[in-house]
Amino acid sequence: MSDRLTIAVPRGALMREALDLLDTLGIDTSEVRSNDRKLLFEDVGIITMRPSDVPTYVEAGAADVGITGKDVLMEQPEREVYELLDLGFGRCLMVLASVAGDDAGAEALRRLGVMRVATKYRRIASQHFERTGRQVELVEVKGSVELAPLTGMVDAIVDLTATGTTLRENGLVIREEIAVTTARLIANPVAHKLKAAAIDAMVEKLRAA
Ligand SMILES: Nc1ncnc2c1ncn2[C@@H]1O[C@H](COP(=O)(O)OP(=O)(O)OP(=O)(O)O)[C@@H](O)[C@H]1O
Ligand SMILES: O=P(O)(O)OC[C@H]1O[C@H](OP(=O)(O)OP(=O)(O)O)[C@H](O)[C@@H]1O
Repeated sequence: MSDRLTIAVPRGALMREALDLLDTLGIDTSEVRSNDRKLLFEDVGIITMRPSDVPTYVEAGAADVGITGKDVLMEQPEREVYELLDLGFGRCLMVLASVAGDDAGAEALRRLGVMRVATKYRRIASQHFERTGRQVELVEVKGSVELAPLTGMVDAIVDLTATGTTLRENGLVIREEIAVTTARLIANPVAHKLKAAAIDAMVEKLRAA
């Protein structure tokens, strides 16, 4: 079996830094950088996709290794992939946030009683409320989660924040910090055995980088 690795690279917020890291391994990422629409780059062993699809391709063995956010891995705990390395970039906080100045609402978040919370991260949110012994009714939205409490649809949101700009621009404040998330290197368990030398070498080089 060839020891050449196929690497799943996330498009979007994590892409540039993921490609910068692959450059340090001597992989030529220039074609990937210059092409927004093409998804498979066979010559350099790179496939690109949404970050939430990376564990799916890696679990299936369509990619040997992949890069995605810790938030994605927390949200998909059933995926059979190995988490090999914290890559350090793409640092975000997963938070519970609600409307600034709403002190009665903030107090309600701490008390018993069912709270309505909008999120893209159903697993992470329900675990957080379970761990802290509170009841929650989750409203699943696909994006721009910050809108939901502004319309009165929910009491709070569980979402990622990086610079804090989106929360601030929408008059929301952090009430609780749930987790710190960064980009991770993951591997297919079978590839991890059959291509051990190549994957170990990659991990060593990335650690050094
Ligand atoms: N400022 C940021 N906001 C949100 N996510 C970020 C940020 N910086 C890094 N990330 C990471 O990037 C990932 C999301 O990237 P992006 O927002 O580009 O994708 P997306 O369109 O939400 O994709 P998907 O639909 O797969 O979740 C998150 O999982 C997180 O790990
Ligand atoms: O703290 P900031 O630097 O402002 O970043 C946080 C924002 O970025 C993410 O949204 P994204 O751009 O991925 O869009 P989405 O809301 O559609 O998920 C996240 O969901 C926040 O909305």
